[in-house]
Amino acid sequence: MIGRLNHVAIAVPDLAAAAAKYRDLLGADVHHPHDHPEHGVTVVFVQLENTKIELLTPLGENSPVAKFLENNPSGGIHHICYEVSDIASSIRTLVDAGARVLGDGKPRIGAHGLPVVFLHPKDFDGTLIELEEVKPELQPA
Ligand SMILES: CC[C@@H](C(=O)O)C(=O)SCCNC(=O)CCNC(=O)[C@H](O)C(C)(C)COP(=O)(O)OP(=O)(O)OC[C@H]1O[C@@H](n2cnc3c(N)ncnc32)[C@H](O)[C@@H]1OP(=O)(O)O
Ligand SMILES: [Co+2]
Repeated sequence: MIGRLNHVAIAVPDLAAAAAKYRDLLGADVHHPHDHPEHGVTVVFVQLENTKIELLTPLGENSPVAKFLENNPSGGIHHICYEVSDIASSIRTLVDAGARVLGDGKPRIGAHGLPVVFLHPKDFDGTLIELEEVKPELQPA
């Protein structure tokens, strides 16, 4: 079912400071911040050769990342995003197997303008998983 690793997300208490470390200390290609109020986060993507790092900080009230940072004040790995080619089929398989698809169980539009869902970390060995639908014809070679 799963394809490429799309991104590893890291929750951070200070987005500008985290972005500066990736840019100035690690020499990475760091994108501009983008607000995603529908997800309760502000995001900076760090482009690596083979994948991306998504630096996340809370935006607005009831952000899932705010709760994570309350429990992990220094920040830390928040989720891992895998690509799937047919998210509806992936959801059916997971729900039939008893896995919890978070929210209302339906895909929402994620940071790349593509459908995403999240799977409960307690069903995946303590790791919050995001699935993003990427059609094979859109994948870079
Ligand atoms: C920018 C858009 C998008 C993209 O396209 O890339 C994004 O990435 S948005 C990212 C933010 N969105 C989300 O995280 C949505 C999905 N998350 C949730 O629905 C919730 O955060 C959650 C995972 C259901 C947790 O919420 P809640 O149950 O209210 O939190 P608790 O603090 O009570 O945690 C319960 C339990 O789960 C453990 N936990 C919580 N978060 C994580 C995590 N990120 N990774 C691993 N484990 C996590 C937490 O420690 C608790 O465990 P126990 O203490 O053992 O009970
Ligand atoms: Co993400």
